[in-house]
Amino acid sequence: MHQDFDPPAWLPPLSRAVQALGSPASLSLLCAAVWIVTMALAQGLVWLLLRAPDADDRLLAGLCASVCSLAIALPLGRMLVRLVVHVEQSQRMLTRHATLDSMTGIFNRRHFLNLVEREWSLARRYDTACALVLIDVDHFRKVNEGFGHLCGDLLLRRIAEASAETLRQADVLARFGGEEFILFLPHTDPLGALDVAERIRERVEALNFAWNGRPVQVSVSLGVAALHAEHIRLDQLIHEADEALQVAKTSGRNCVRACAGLLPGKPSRILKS
Ligand SMILES: Nc1nc2c(ncn2[C@@H]2O[C@H](COP(=O)(O)OP(=O)(O)OP(=O)(O)O)[C@@H](O)[C@H]2O)c(=O)[nH]1
Repeated sequence: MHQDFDPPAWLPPLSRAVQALGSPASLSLLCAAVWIVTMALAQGLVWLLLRAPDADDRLLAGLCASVCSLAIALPLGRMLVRLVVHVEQSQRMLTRHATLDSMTGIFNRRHFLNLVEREWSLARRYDTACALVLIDVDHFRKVNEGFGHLCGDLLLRRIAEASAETLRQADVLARFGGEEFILFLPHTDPLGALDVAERIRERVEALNFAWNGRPVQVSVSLGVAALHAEHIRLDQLIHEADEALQVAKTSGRNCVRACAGLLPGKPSRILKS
């Protein structure tokens, strides 16, 4: 099961500071500053030691200062570049953890809700169609018990891939928890959403999934709901999709069901029985 992850509060400001320091302009400035300070120190030392240095002494001091400044500035610059690379990698990794489900590689529940809350408010404000699909693997417990959890995990990945393949760029697919996936379809009317759900069902059914050479029976049940005038919160839409999903489960599984009232005149559309 994935876990949501919060990056530590200090990382973003540190990352910004290191990135600013690590830019080519800042690095050049830093090296120039180190060079000037080392040069001044070396010249000062020569004046102090020799009282009245001649031109050769000053030239020698300048050379020493240049060598010293290079010896300091180069490792410093290299260290800084390494720090920048390290912080950038950590930042990328944390972003991955915060937004993706580690097992399937699709969005996690929290990121889904963050993304979709915005889409949902826009759809409500501008009165555009949008729909939501809940996808639940059938008899998944039996897969785990019969073939083991590694098989179950791989199957979840395959189902996520198969579902994602059918989608448009703007659609948002996520692992909602356990063996359940959630799909938000912006600018999609109820009929369109039912078609997408049916395509996913067909793809999963045709997966031909096998474990150690043994075929594993795979199917999903899907519940579909769409935005309507009475919706105030996103969880109402999710609740309606969940009700439709329960109908799909009790109708024998491996089927798509629409929530009541999705298609006027049809309490529940059955795509496959
Ligand atoms: N391998 C694996 N199994 C998981 C994961 N998350 C949840 N499960 C299992 O999924 C199973 C869900 O079982 P149930 O809720 O009974 O559902 P089901 O067996 O699919 O039955 P129906 O949904 O009614 O068709 C449980 O055995 C969980 O342990 C996971 O990340 N990996």
